[in-house]
Amino acid sequence: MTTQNQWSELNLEPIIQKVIANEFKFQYLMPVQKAAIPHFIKNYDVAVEAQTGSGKTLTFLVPLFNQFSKQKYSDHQLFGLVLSPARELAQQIYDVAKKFQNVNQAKIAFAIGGTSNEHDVKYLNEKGCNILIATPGKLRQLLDMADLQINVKTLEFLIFDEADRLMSNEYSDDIRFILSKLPKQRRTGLFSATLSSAKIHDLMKLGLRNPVQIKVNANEAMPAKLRNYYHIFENRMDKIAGLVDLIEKKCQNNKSIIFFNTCCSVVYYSIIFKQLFPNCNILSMNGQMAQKKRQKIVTNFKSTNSVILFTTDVLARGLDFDDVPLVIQFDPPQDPSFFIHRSGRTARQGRDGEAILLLEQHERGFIQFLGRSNIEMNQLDGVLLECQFQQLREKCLKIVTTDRDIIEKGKAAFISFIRSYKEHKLQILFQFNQLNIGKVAYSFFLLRIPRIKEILSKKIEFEQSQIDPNSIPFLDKNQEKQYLQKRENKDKKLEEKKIQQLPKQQVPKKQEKNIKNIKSIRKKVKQQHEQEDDEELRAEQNLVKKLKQGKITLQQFKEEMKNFDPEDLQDADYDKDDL
Ligand SMILES: Nc1ncnc2c1ncn2[C@@H]1O[C@H](COP(=O)(O)OP(=O)(O)OP(=O)(O)O)[C@@H](O)[C@H]1O
Repeated sequence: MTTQNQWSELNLEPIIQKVIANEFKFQYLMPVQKAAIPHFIKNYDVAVEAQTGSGKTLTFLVPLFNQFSKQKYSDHQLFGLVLSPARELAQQIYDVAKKFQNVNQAKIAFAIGGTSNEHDVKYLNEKGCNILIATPGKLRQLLDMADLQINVKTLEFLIFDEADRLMSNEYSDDIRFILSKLPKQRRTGLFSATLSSAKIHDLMKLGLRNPVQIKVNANEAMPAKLRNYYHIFENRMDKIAGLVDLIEKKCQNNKSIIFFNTCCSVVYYSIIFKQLFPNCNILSMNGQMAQKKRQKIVTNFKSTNSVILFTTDVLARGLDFDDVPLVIQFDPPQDPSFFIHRSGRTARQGRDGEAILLLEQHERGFIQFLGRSNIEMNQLDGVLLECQFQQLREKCLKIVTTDRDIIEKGKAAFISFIRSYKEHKLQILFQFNQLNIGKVAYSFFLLRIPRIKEILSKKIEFEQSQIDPNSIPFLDKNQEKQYLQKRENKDKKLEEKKIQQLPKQQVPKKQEKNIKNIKSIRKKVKQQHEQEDDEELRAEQNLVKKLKQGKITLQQFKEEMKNFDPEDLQDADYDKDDL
């Protein structure tokens, strides 16, 4: 919603007014633009909090280019730097910034993960760069490259978009490194829809000096036309059945985004739901996909009218989807500030929008929690249980048992769900011991519950399926071959190890006769397989934790991950909001 104030009322350079009128065709200012631009063009540092979709991108780009238009910079002198936590957001900001490229023939570039540093440095050196939009991990790597010929000491404008996210532990090493390379004398701006959680001394850590703090619509956390609903289910089995019902009722012939907390859930449930709804256009996107594929999916989603996107928090912040009427949060967010950002992918630019949060009975305290942050939640009308779970399970077991790959993906999704739940940032409201593990396993349509440490001591009500998962091959022949090979190698190694550990007199002569002994070895080997799988998954999860806590860099994380399953990682990329 714009104000009655026109862009022409701001004291901007004529060239900037021209870009606003010709490239954007905007006449009126949005409230945040009216409130913040006059301060930012006057040399003040600013910390700006304004709702999702309220026009913050131009609020920082206009003062940046306004100042740039007054100075003469050579191609290899950096003037402005915009940091964004997510790659797709960086690219989107770049697309907006490019509209200002005629301002003093600005050299504008973006740098995000997923491309080689050598390629990026070569590109920047050849083309030059005055304005750079970058993700912190990538920028840190580039600044560390000896042959980068961009002078960053000339920087005057530094913007942190989604600043509260960039201030979190996960980015602290990268940000500290980047700040150490930049001049202290500069203008700095922080922008987010959820900045109030950041403490003043954190702002100072980012190098702001007495920033002007601007909060637009302080009493309304959400855009005016965004209606927030919730529905509470008895357990997670009902919840997955409820999602089927919601998709049937609200997502067909519509454009919607469904958020999950882990990329394994996105991968797995999108396979299941694509088969449950063969006539729906279901896309899935997560941060472990190769960058080109991610970009393709976002473009595809933007340009399609009737489509459902399964995703994680990697797409929760900043992306400007202008026509998404519905957002569903299937998993409540791991970090409560993401609730606002996820919901904010709908109801942008004054449009109507609906955001639905799905909870289990024991999680209902989250509604009061949101209420305390001025977020009005209404109960969703109609009981979402028309799709009965047992019927759904039968259908889904048929899907799952067509391919061992789906079974493995379901297992991984269950394990990552359990582990992410255990690390919920609001553990007081999302209590792990309240989770009914058996019902969680049913909601992932598992045949067996994997033995993982987190649930070993728990009493679990779950009836194993009669179908042995080991009897189901991978549909993909190469995958099956690789799997059998890997298993065989592991078996061989383990048996050798076990036999070596036996008392000498039992090997090798008695080995053939001592069938009982061999059987017990096999049993132990089998147990060891399970234990090894568990240990591998645990070690992976520990790495994720270390990365999230900023104890290791993304590069170190990738290197370490290669020890687990190198062939799975050839095309993989990681994003901190999506692990
Ligand atoms: N003055 C204006 N008049 C009309 N539309 C505008 C104006 N300024 C920005 N917009 C449009 O509003 C939409 C939302 O803007 P933007 O993406 O900058 O929001 P945001 O505040 O950064 O949201 P988020 O917090 O979700 O990142 C964009 O499509 C943008 O083109």
